Amino acid sequence: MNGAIRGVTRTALERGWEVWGVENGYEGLLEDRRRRLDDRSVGGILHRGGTVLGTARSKEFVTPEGQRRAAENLLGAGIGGLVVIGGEGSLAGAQRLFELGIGTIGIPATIDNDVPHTEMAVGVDTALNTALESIDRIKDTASSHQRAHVVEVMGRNCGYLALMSAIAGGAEAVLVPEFEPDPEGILEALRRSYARGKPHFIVVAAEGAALTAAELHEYINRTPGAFESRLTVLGHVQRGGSPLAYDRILSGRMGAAAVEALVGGETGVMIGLQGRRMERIPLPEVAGKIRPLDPELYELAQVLAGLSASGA
Ligand SMILES: Nc1ncnc2c1ncn2[C@@H]1O[C@H](COP(=O)(O)OP(=O)(O)O)[C@@H](O)[C@H]1O
Ligand SMILES: O=P(O)(O)OC[C@H]1O[C@](O)(COP(=O)(O)O)[C@@H](O)[C@@H]1O
Ligand SMILES: [Mg+2]
Repeated sequence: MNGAIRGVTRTALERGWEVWGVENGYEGLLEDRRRRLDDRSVGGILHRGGTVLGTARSKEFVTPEGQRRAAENLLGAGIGGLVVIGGEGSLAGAQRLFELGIGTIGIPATIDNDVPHTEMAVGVDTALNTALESIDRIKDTASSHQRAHVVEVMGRNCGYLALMSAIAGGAEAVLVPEFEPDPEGILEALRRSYARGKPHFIVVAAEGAALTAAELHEYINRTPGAFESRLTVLGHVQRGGSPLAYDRILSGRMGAAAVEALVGGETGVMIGLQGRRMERIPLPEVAGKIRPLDPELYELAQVLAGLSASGA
């Protein structure tokens, strides 16, 4: 997100605008906590994870009264445009503020990559690579010990990180909240894997999968004559660390595109990456909306695991 803050700030300063950074997301709008950003205040932040402005999940902002107060604070301070960086919840808030007369632009940022109308959100690529690096490391020890490993990645409601890290990490199975789990099918694949002399069995499970990583891990350990299982929960390591090149470039481009939309007077939109272009998507099309997981990629993950009965 720091790349987006920097992109917005530098582009707006170049346009001769005054820039303020709101601290702690919508909490900061309610408390009117802002700091003036100049060219140097966004120096040295591009390679840093998280956000230098802070963030929060604000219950108060979700109420109409909270939204009204946030809008009044902005209008009272003479602020003419607002860039909101966040996921579907943040974008829903951005739409409410737009309805209250604030010229608002959204930038999609969430490791879940579940915002519609943008191929990628800020933070996804870095989080995915962090999960992948851990899965690769776990695979090394799994192969050496001839074990099963169940690895839980983030995604309370969304299986994107699990599915993509499973495909990229060559996992034998994947569990996501969007599709019904098939524990018997996984055990069948585990036995087949063991019988064929595979040295490991890796399962990637999203945090919000109906069959949890811990449950599957215990289930495997109760299965006689196959791999023994170990469980790893990756957790919030996936939401920090130095952003990779893709995220730095994406966030800078989106930050600049957000300011260009503001300059052109086109507000109430989110910047979305479509192909090579930054498009402007009306906020109602993305606010509080979720992009479903691609079932073809889910199928692909199973095929690439090479463990179907006919794939021997
Ligand atoms: N439907 C909504 N209307 C207005 N504000 C919302 C709504 N949903 C979430 N928000 C605000 O946006 C914040 C961020 O949303 P959240 O879903 O937690 O993260 P993200 O935007 O990254 O998905 C919430 O803490 C809340 O203050
Ligand atoms: O850190 P918290 O508030 O427990 O939230 C964890 C959840 O946030 C996510 O990282 C998504 O975060 P955002 O909604 O901020 O994009 C999910 O993958 C995860 O389930
Ligand atoms: Mg979200």
